[in-house]
Amino acid sequence: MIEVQGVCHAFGERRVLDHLDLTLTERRIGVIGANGSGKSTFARLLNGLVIPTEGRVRVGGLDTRTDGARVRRRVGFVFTDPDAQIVMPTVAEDVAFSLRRRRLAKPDAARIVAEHLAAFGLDGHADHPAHLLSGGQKQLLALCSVLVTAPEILVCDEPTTLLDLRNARRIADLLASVPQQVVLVTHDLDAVLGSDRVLVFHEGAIAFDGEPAAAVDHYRTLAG
Ligand SMILES: Nc1ncnc2c1ncn2[C@@H]1O[C@H](COP(=O)(O)OP(=O)(O)OP(=O)(O)O)[C@@H](O)[C@H]1O
Repeated sequence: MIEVQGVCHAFGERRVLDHLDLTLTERRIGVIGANGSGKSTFARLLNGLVIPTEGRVRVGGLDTRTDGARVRRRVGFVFTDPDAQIVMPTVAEDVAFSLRRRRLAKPDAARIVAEHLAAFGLDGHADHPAHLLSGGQKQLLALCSVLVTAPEILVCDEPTTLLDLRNARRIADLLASVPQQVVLVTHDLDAVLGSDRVLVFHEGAIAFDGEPAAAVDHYRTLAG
């Protein structure tokens, strides 16, 4: 469960989130809204990458302000830009690096890495230099490297921006099927239609919170 209580956030003088009060228990949560409306800042609050200037965020009872490291172990975060999170030279090494905390025997780690690469269609690229992957393949790798850690919650900030139709569908299907609670920030309105709940951000506040189809209609009305 994610609890956002009395949250405001400002960068310097500029207030970008305004009095958010939310309890998120649903499995699939979509977040939509105009550029600059505060979606990414909101997403970053959920794993303590951003600490609110007012109010608090708790994940499974842990406060992001005081328990950031534990929160980040529970909340996997997928950035829009995969280069921000790919850290190892080859594709398989990058996925294996995410598993290091589990101190698995080498064959077990190799098996889990191979299974995950196959699920993401990256099995043919295991030994390729990660920086030579296409933008879309990098995005798949970034998501794969987060999911292999089996977080309890997955926060994805526009994870399909660089993907072609086939890979965007692959990711959408995957996000729909994973057992984790998923918070998906996206400009792809079709991608939120299967959500249990959709938040529409407008100028740092929640303009609508509810059913996906009604949320998309609301956003379209706001956009004019
Ligand atoms: N680190 C930062 N320092 C200063 N201002 C920031 C910072 N990060 C975001 N902002 C500002 O906060 C506001 C909200 O940005 P945010 O990235 O949360 O919006 P968004 O809804 O995710 O936008 P987009 O759809 O374009 O990704 C913007 O005006 C942005 O310029």
